Amino acid sequence: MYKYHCLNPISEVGLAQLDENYVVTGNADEADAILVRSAKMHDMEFSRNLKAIARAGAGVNNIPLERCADEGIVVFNTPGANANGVKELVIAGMLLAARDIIGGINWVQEYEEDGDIAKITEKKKKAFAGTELQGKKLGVIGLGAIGVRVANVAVHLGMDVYGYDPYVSVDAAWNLSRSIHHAKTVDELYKECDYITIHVPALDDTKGMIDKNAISLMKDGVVILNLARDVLVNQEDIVDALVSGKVRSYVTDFPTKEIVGVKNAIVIPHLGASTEESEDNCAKMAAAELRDFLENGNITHSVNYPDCNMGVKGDGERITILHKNIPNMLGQFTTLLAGENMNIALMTNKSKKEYAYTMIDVDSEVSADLEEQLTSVDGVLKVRVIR
Ligand SMILES: NC(=O)c1ccc[n+]([C@@H]2O[C@H](COP(=O)([O-])OP(=O)(O)OC[C@H]3O[C@@H](n4cnc5c(N)ncnc54)[C@H](O)[C@@H]3O)[C@@H](O)[C@H]2O)c1
Ligand SMILES: O=C(O)[C@H](O)COP(=O)(O)O
Repeated sequence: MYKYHCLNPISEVGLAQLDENYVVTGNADEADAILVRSAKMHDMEFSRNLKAIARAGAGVNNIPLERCADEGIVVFNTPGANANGVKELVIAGMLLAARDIIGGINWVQEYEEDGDIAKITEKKKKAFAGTELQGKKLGVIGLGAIGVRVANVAVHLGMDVYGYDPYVSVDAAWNLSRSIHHAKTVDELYKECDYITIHVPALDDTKGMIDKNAISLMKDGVVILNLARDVLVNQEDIVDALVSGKVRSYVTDFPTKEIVGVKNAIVIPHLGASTEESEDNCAKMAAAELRDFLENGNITHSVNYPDCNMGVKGDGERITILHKNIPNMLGQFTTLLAGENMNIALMTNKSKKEYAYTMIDVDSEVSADLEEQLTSVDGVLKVRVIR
């Protein structure tokens, strides 16, 4: 029986995949796994029993990834599972910036004077007129799950699309419409585009990437969209640019104390992934990742350990070892197993940066003593025997 704890509400459709072998607990300290959306986990202490964290979503900047890796906790996310939801909100954001739809609707809503509203509308509407997206240049920074979808749909809206991503994956490149211009530098994209949308993770080298220097390279009256993370855009600099009119509109999914209430800031309360479909997709993928890890030891879509798969566990026992990626680990493991006269039926080892993972199927029972000896090897972070 495995116990899981939810730090945020997680779609029931996903949780339903955790069958009778799983039970929810309100106490994170006794959980084998945690499911989370955007709850901040940096200040949390983790119990030795915790084996995995599944982020039902894309961004993992709310989770202390390295500390988890050091404590032998595998962190998963759900790549692409909410990308369509975000794509659709980006298109909505561009339309809201292109025309004063919000101002117009508010005017109608707040209209209190007596008189013929239909007639007055026809006089008043020019105050809310705007422009069209067709024919405008859109720059997409980050061509991952969301960026590719946004770029492709913008082509269908008749926009001239520029994409920038120095680390673009082969899959993403295959999925990208051939009519998208490849911006070789981000500065080229800044100079060309009428609309700029960011779809990169919050990392040390992306935080604050849209600052006064970047904005100074952009066209006057540019529209910037940020449905990725608040920290990617320097908040003081974007407020200054909105006040001066250099930036015509800033559409963001992240309210901050600096941006709320600023004229021409369209601030959405983090709704990108808040659709039934995205919530279900993320929860289903997260639950499937957790089950495969807890029951078979397989790792898929981890952000702090290598992906590694040895298929469904058979009748025998499976030893899984999370460890540092340093020399002679496998030699030490196999020597310990040989010392117990154990036969290895199947073995695999994968590494990712400083961390590695070894899975070993054995033909006989793993003793508590062997488990203890494996745990004591210098560089081993967690040993688990799946029986
Ligand atoms: N508003 C929301 O509700 C919502 C929902 C999902 C994701 N997000 C945010 O959007 C981000 C992107 O999501 P995704 O699913 O597309 O992720 P993804 O991992 O599929 O794509 C990210 C892309 O950014 C690229 N990249 C990294 N550093 C870059 C840089 N310096 N310059 C240009 N490109 C760079 C990567 O190569 C990758 O292709 C997430 O990390 C998350 O922060 C927000
Ligand atoms: O990174 C993500 O997936 C999004 O920001 C969605 O976050 P949420 O699951 O809290 O809506």
